[in-house]
Amino acid sequence: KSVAIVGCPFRGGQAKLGVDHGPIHMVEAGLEQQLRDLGWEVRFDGHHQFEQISEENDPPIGKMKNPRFVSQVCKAVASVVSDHARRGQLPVVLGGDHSLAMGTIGGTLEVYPNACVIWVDAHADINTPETTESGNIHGMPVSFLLGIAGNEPEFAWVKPALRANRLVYIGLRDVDADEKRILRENGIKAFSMHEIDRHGIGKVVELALDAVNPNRDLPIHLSFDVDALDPTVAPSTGTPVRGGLTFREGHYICEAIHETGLLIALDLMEVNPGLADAESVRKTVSVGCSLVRAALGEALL
Ligand SMILES: N[C@](CCCC[B-](O)(O)O)(CCN1CCC(O)CC1)C(=O)O
Ligand SMILES: [Mn+2]
Ligand SMILES: [Mn+2]
Ligand SMILES: [Mn+2]
Repeated sequence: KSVAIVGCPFRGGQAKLGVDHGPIHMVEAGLEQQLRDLGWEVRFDGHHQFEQISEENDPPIGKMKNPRFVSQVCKAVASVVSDHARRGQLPVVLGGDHSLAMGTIGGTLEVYPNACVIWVDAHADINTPETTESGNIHGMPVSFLLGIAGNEPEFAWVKPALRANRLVYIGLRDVDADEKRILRENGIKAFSMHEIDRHGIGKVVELALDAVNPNRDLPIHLSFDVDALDPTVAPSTGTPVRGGLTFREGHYICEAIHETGLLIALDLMEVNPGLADAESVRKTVSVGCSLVRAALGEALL
């Protein structure tokens, strides 16, 4: 039972400074030892600096901002993640913005082609280069993974390896009009905050697993954007949206996924320590570490 912590100090998928410092704050909060205390063997090869990838001369492609930077970093992340997965290690990717999921999920699907993805987020991150309003690629990774992003030569390396019936969302509450259309057109299962209020988080997680993992026999990649949590719970993040998950609801999702025994990869994304006062940053980082521990087996009793 070994975990590989993959620190990805990357902010190219969006415009706010600081999200590239997320990984260092999580590691400095003691995540490595916390996971060892849970009985995991933990590998941490240091934060990936992507030093060989330049940010220079990277003009927009269409509306996409920093396209070459994002593409090359995600490609590097995909190979790091697939290498760890191939060795039977569980990659715990610390972001960094959510565009990195093109790399993390791309990497796990290479090793576990039948994996399902549970995407916990206030946002669907399924804009295409055409439908995006912001041009921020952290709002687009899912369209690339599904192969519905159109033909973008720079991203030709992203295999359309994710099937729509292997993806499910929990926590949605800020979905763009075009994204709503894309979700409907592709029949993608999504449990918004409305469903969570109606059914309760326990039932929603069951329904989500029923949708993508009916026999509970498929590997699970959990991609957790901390902005799924209510901003009072995780304030230090780039795109906060009111009316989010309580700490308990976020933590329960992670506990329940651990209980399946099927988790093969975890992303903890969009912690931005540069956006709030020290106490709010500490709180956000601490919540992030707690979610990782829960997904890796920390039990309350
Ligand atoms: N859908 C958004 C947000 C993406 C968030 C990415 B994350 O990884 O954090 O989940 C939002 C675009 N939206 C456009 C209209 C505006 O009024 C509000 C923002 C976009 O930029 O595409
Ligand atoms: Mn910092
Ligand atoms: Mn996201
Ligand atoms: Mn989000």
